[in-house]
Amino acid sequence: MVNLIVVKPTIFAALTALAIDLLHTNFFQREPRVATTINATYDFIVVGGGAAGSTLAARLSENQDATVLLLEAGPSDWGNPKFEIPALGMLAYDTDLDWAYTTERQDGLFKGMEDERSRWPRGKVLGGSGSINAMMVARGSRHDYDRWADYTGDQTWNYRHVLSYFKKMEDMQVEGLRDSAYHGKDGPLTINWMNSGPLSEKLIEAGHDLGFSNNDYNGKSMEGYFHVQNNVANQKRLSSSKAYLHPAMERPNLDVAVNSHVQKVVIVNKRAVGVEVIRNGRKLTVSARKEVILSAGAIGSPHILMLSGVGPRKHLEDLHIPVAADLPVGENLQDHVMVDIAVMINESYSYRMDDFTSPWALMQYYLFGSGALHVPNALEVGSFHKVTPESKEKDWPDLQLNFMNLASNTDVLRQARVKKELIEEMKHRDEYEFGFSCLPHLLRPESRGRITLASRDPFDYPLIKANYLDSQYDIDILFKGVEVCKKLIKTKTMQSIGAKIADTKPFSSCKHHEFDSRDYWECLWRHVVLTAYHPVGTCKMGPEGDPTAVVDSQFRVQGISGLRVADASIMPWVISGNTHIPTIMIAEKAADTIPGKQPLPPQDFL
Ligand SMILES: Cc1cc2nc3c(=O)[nH]c(=O)nc-3n(C[C@H](O)[C@H](O)[C@H](O)COP(=O)(O)OP(=O)(O)OC[C@H]3O[C@@H](n4cnc5c(N)ncnc54)[C@H](O)[C@@H]3O)c2cc1C
Repeated sequence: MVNLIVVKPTIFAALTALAIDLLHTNFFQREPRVATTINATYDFIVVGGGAAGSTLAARLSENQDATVLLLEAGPSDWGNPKFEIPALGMLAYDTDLDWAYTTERQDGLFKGMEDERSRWPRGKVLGGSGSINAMMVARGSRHDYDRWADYTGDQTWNYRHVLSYFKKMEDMQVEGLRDSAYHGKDGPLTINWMNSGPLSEKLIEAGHDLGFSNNDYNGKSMEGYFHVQNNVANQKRLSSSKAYLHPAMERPNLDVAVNSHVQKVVIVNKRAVGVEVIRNGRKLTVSARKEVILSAGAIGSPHILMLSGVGPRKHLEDLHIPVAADLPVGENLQDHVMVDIAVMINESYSYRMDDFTSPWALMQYYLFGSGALHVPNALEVGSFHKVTPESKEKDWPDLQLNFMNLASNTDVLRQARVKKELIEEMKHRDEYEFGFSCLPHLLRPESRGRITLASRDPFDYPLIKANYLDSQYDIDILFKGVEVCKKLIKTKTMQSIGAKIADTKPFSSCKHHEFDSRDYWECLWRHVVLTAYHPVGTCKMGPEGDPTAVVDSQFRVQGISGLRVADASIMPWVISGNTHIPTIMIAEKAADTIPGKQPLPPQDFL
């Protein structure tokens, strides 16, 4: 989600130090054990301790007879307030806890962004991107999973089946949903919602004005305006590392090795036999008796595969990498994009920057569990919409709106890395103290990007070609999003607080288009379009033998034995919602598939 809150580093440093001193509730808990040495051989080696890897390693090690090694490039997530206080996850961006990728420059894209690139933060720490994300819980639509199942020919991926895994992971705490047939209450991952501020209530009310209800968007139907469900427990951030891995780290059959950068999988005669890892500046080879599973994420997993000789033949040969399997690794890159429509209001309903940075903010968080700091990325309310005839017919939303409860002023634009020249033209936004961003998200993009190697050096970042807005359909949906935002602003409720779009004049680079026309908006988005941080699809799952697929429906890399991928990279199509919980579902499913267990039975009530 949004990373737009301006951070005043010195104030935050003071606040976070105070947080540790004052009320650090981990004080009484024992630090989970990380491995100081690692063995030569394990049954399973899981690469990447992010959303999927933390879940998978914890689940696989429930079998005491199996030895498991989890290798994570970043450090432990223990004892750092950035991974505790909901709004502080974003303080990890651009630090050594973030891979801090940037996309390649592309004609007709990012022209209004600094360096004409999009910044892609990815967590480099236990919990992975789940340790720094906005913690919004959204499964997507049942049709997303039914589509995966039909495409792979494996019906254990349909929604009735995967719902069993969603329920297995959940400790649902939202009032009224604990006993819902769509939710679980005995799993490790707590789901709750935050005490939301006054603007949120106004947004929900405006949704009512338009005829939408405030429903459980993770239940029967997604459509409507809703309070966001979050991964939070006791007002603190909750990643899969904290929920699954920490409680498992004392197990003698599980070693969690941090600061361990895997550079390649060792493949001998088309079988994965281990991995090469750089740890404390030394290169080690660790062997896998049974399997190596890559859970390094939608950028990390294809990167490691290609370095290991699994990828498009020509590309690997160009870099003199011996080819073990010729597969379309790195293709099929999909991401949700969002665009920012700044709305100003007269009343003091939204947060202000001070609400995040003042000492009172911290007191409010600790004493009352409220205020801006208890909300991840100022995101309290969202909505799902069906804006095309096909999506209406199927009840399959194709547009998401998120509302950032903060005026999108020039501070926020600077943080979003908009170019100085463009910010200069948006100074009028600073005249308003209060406001919010209406952020249309494109849920099922047609555009496809690509990840390729920059070189054979494992420490050289791969090249990311985002290729956003490459399809008219994508632009059409975003434009519908503008119309939905405008309708919302015109409601009685929004008018009662003086809501209006902040930008009333064209920006100079787009002034050759009629202001507010479709062409005008497209021109603007070709300058500034934002990632919603959901890259997926680069090790696509598909039916066996499908030339566009990298893994089969059992996570197996085609043509290589003993090697699987289980993380967001296997999604054939990005789901119509946020990607964290679906990735944890993927890992839960993999944890049954890998040892050959029967998948959970389907939910019959659907
Ligand atoms: C800023 C931000 C906000 C987001 N907001 C939301 C949200 O509100 N809701 C939502 O549902 N989703 C959100 N997401 C997306 C969600 O967090 C991801 O989809 C999810 O974490 C993907 O899980 P993963 O396991 O595939 O990858 P990750 O969680 O990124 O984990 C990959 C792990 O592998 C490690 N790794 C990579 N390469 C190597 C290597 N060579 N050796 C060893 N380890 C390696 C990484 O350090 C990392 O720990 C957000 C993401 C970001 C970045």
